[in-house]
Amino acid sequence: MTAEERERSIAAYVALGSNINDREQYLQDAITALNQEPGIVVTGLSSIYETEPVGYVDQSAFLNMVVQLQTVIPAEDLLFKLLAIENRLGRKRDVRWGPRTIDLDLLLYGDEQLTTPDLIIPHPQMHERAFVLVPLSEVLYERQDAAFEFISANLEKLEGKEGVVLWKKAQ
Ligand SMILES: Nc1ncnc2c1ncn2[C@@H]1O[C@H](COP(=O)(O)OP(=O)(O)OP(=O)(O)O)[C@@H](O)[C@H]1O
Ligand SMILES: Nc1nc2c(c(=O)[nH]1)N=C(CO)CN2
Repeated sequence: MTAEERERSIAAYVALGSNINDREQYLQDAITALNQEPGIVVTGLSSIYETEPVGYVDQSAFLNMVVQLQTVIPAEDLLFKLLAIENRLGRKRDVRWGPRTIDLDLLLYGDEQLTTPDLIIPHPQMHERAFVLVPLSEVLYERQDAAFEFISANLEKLEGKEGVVLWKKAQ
């Protein structure tokens, strides 16, 4: 991302969830894919949380986390990129709220409020989901200019490299 793009970029927050197979690997692959998209820089990561399934409970435990981005991509296009990454990582849509290799939800996009047929921001269920709010509050709390500069500079160096572990381990 150029300095000019960084200047006009918007902070967005994406929730990640996985409960099939190698859950950590899916989180890592999704973060790598996001960071490789032109117009997106990953600037913050929450810890990974293991969570009991909510809603449809007859399924395995999830790993959940939240990622902070700076992006110049408009919100609806960003959603389509998230859906494309889900598909690339093998996401199938059978059971509503059912098991998934990876789920990417757009939580916040700057301070925009938006309702279109495809996209509602802020994400309508985020307020009732501890598995979203706990990691989200963690990245929001950690957001400081110095850290932001540091993380984004380091992630830029990593851009394009695969298999780099980008997250902190769950305690
Ligand atoms: N903020 C948002 N983030 C992600 N998807 C959204 C958002 N607002 C609306 N949607 C729509 O929701 C649709 C269904 O998403 P998805 O298949 O991931 O649902 P789900 O994960 O089963 O349930 P949930 O939406 O409760 O997580 C998407 O195709 C998208 O158009
Ligand atoms: N713990 C947990 N439960 C869920 C999750 C999730 O990511 N974590 N996602 C769902 C569908 O969006 C339904 N239930």
